Amino acid sequence: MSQEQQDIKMKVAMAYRAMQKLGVGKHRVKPVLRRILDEYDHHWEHIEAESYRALADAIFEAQDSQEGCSTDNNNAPPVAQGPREKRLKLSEDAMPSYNPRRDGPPCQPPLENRTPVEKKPLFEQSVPAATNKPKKPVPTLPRAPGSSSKSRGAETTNKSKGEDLAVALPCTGGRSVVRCSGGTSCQSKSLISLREPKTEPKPEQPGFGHLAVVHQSYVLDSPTNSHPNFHGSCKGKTKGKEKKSPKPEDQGLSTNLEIAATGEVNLSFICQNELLCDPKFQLPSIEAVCQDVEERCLASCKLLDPTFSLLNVFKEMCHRFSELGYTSQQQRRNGNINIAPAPGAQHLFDGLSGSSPTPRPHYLDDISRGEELVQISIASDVGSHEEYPFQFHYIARNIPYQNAYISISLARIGDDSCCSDCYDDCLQKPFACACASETAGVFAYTKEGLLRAEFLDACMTMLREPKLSDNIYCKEACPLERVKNDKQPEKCKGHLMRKFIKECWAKCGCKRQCGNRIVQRGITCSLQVFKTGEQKGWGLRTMEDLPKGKFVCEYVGEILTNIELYDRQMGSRGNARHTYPVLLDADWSTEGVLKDEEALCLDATYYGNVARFINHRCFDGNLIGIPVEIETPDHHYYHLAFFTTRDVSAMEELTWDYGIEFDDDKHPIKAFPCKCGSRYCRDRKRLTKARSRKLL
Ligand SMILES: C[S@@+](CC[C@H](N)C(=O)[O-])C[C@H]1O[C@@H](n2cnc3c(N)ncnc32)[C@H](O)[C@@H]1O
Repeated sequence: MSQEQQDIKMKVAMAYRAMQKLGVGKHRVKPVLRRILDEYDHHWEHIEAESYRALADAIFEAQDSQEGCSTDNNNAPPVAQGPREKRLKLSEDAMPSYNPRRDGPPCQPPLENRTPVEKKPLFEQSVPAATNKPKKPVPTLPRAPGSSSKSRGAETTNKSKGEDLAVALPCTGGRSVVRCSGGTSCQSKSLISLREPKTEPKPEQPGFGHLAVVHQSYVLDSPTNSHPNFHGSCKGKTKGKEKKSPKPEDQGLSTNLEIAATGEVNLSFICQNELLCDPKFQLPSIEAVCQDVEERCLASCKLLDPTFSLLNVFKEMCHRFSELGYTSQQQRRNGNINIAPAPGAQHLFDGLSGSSPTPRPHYLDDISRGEELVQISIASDVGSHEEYPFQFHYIARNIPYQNAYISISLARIGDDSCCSDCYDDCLQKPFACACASETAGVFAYTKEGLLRAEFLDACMTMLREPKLSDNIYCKEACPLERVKNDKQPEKCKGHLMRKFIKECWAKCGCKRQCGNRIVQRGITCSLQVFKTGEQKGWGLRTMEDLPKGKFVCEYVGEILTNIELYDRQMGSRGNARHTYPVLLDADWSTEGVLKDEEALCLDATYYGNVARFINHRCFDGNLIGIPVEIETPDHHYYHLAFFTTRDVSAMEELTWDYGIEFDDDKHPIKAFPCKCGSRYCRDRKRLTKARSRKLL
């Protein structure tokens, strides 16, 4: 045997040994080694470089193509687990291999001519570096459909079968692939490194598998080219097919991302610019990006916008990706980030933004998720492509958002505001107790649990046919006007005086079943959310006949100061559908001069109960909202309870008059074109338009 032959034998043996350490048997190394020796024209130095990185890559790629890009580890050969885990290790401390056939011409000098400075960032993609970090709590916030359960699952468990995190970065003439694969070995906590177990395929609700960040500098002429995680182009620098950016303005320095998908589990990010080729750009690890996004969410999202979508999370991740790359230089690229689903991947985004159809959620039987005594269902006759109204968080009781001042204390409830001497049921007593004082010594409720007809009629008359004297005016600057112009507030336009119900409460001696505790006991009738089909969106209907004066539900939402509401309205995105907030102004003038933190309202847009689905009807709605005092005699905070204004039949839509002045253009809350159908509809603009259309 010649010296040369002996040398080669030794090299082959060392290659086998190196691969054996990675758990790859000789029989798998042999054919691949043969092939790449040919590819490298028997230049062993390329094969031996970086602890046989090129060989290992080629073996794993061959394995990948054998597996047909399957991420299902059940289908993988038994030996696959070892090498996959080891591959991660390899990626941490190996340099990228440069394969001229596979990678095409370099956009920078070939590996051997490059300085270590150029290469180093590529190997800072060490996924496991973050594996020991304590797990951060993930906000349980209203989410876009399809993202919620999956996101939560992935955030809280890293042991889900086959959870993968892959970062593939072809750049500077080489390609670095860092993968964290094989399920249990991966402890990465990525918002989007998600996958549903293959045992439960749900094509209409696709899960998310690999997260791959691929620099789109090359179209790789390798078998992996067929994999969505590995495609891209570098204009004029590759032999490969050039891939056009979606928009001309997004070319150049901007970061364009494209999310592609195949099969049911893969998502890829493809950076289309030269970011990664910039030596100033220090590639952040995907773990760092994920953690940064998570921290930002946690820091900013005391309350998460229900229009929150995974797509936006992706966008944010891309921003963070480019920004973290410049942390040392505090530099940042100009340009927009564009995320576009690749052809065939649109289905992955369905339901992730407000406009797309959403998958059917689990709680159709009860949107209150058990918060109410009764179940509140969503009509099952809704088509599968309909958007479900679940982008809010169901709460059964009002909760202050931030600055609202509500003082609830036993000391505040005076003897004249409770009936501590009562017992059992106040309505059964021959004489009304102190708790009837608000309603002129007669309880507002009947023994049958309905609103007393006289009281109800008086409330309705005040609302429907208000006299001038029913309006009360703030003595000093009206909180509403102060919000609009604090320096020179206009004169108070008046607030309709409202009759209050006062219920017994904690300081009273009666029992919880006392007849003067209706609203606080919550919803008792059978209600359903349904699609109105009258351009009003969703609505609420009763599933049972309701007598006049029956308590239906309370308007529950976040308690906001008017300033908070105003800020929220101003800051809200145009496409966000807002529920109509309720001003708690029933007693503003008698309350004296209200501080800003005492001028309150309820907003059920993000947090609310079933009342957020009740549509408006001018004048003759079958519900009326009546202020109810329960925990505090301070009338700047109270409950707004809905009672039927007449007998209502099962399946009838429930409506109430929001009190909107449709021609008040200055009102901070913009009115919608009313489709209430009432003959007393106040939306004159729309009616006039409709009439003129008819005349044409
Ligand atoms: C409290 S929400 C009611 C539930 C809402 N329809 C939904 O789909 O979520 C109020 C919003 O519903 C719509 N809406 C309510 N009453 C309406 C009416 N009479 N005509 C047109 N749109 C109405 C408006 O978009 C309004 O901002």
